[in-house]
Amino acid sequence: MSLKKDIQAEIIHAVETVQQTNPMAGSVTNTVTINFVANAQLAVGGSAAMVYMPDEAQFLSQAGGAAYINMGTIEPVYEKTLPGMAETLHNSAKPWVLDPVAIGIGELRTRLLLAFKSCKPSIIRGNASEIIALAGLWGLDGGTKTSNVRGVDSQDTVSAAKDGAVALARWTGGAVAVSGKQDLVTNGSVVALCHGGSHFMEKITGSGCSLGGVMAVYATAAPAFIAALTGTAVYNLAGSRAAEKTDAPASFQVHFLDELYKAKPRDIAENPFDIEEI
Ligand SMILES: Nc1ncnc2c1ncn2[C@@H]1O[C@H](COP(=O)(O)OP(=O)(O)O)[C@@H](O)[C@H]1O
Ligand SMILES: Cc1ncsc1CCOP(=O)(O)O
Ligand SMILES: [Mg+2]
Repeated sequence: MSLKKDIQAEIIHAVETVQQTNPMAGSVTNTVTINFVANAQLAVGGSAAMVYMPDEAQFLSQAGGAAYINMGTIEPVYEKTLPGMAETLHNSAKPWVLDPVAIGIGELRTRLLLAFKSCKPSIIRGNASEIIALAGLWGLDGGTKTSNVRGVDSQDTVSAAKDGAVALARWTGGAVAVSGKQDLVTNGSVVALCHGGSHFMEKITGSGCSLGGVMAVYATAAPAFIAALTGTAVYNLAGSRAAEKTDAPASFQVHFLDELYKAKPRDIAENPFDIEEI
């Protein structure tokens, strides 16, 4: 079988396993989009739980099949919650997803993101500006500490983040997913370019955050690269289908959740992507 066919078979397996087993992936995530993250995790067949406190994060790290840390809005308590959570996940070889939202804003977020370097997130998911900035913060090739980060929305192209994404994946030994009009997913030796989605995904808040939460759900059932690809594929498929049903963002969000729920394993695996071995 070709590499692409192998990957598609693994995507189908990941989707079916999640739909059949309702796995839990706990999250510490931002207060802007927390509800959408949970709804997206439920729509693909997972179980969601969101916490803030250190002992709660430790509990979820052990109870879940994977976990999600999203840095969008941080609280002083996160200084205690997040390093311990990331260490527990790393030390117990539990898959975890990092979304470095708003990297570059404030001293605490920078310090926390630096501390995650040694905890090697299984999947790093971000838009192009965030991936370039994280590679820079961690001193890896392809990043720059002065990427074009302005807030939470990307100011860079996905192709500009390719070197940083590959360097991050080689550092962690996991996968990196860069979102945008096309999405780039890499494990450091294979780069997938994934197509689909809709411009409306830029007009609703939380499409990126919820994608990270969904990748954590798939990471309970598949290796990091497959989990990242599966999340990316179901988002591109559901986004394209939802956009056929509406011409405005609020109803797009509703249709999008419905299409996440309705997406079939084979259709997700067959959503278009190109593979490059590097
Ligand atoms: N212009 C676009 N066309 C199609 N899909 C898009 C577009 N912009 C973003 N997406 C999709 O929206 C989701 C979130 O990506 P993005 O908006 O880059 O993340 P973030 O919200 O973190 O900035 C991904 O599934 C991505 O494929
Ligand atoms: C607007 C905003 N501000 C802090 S976190 C956040 C949500 C970002 O969501 P996403 O990265 O999925 O667009
Ligand atoms: Mg984001």
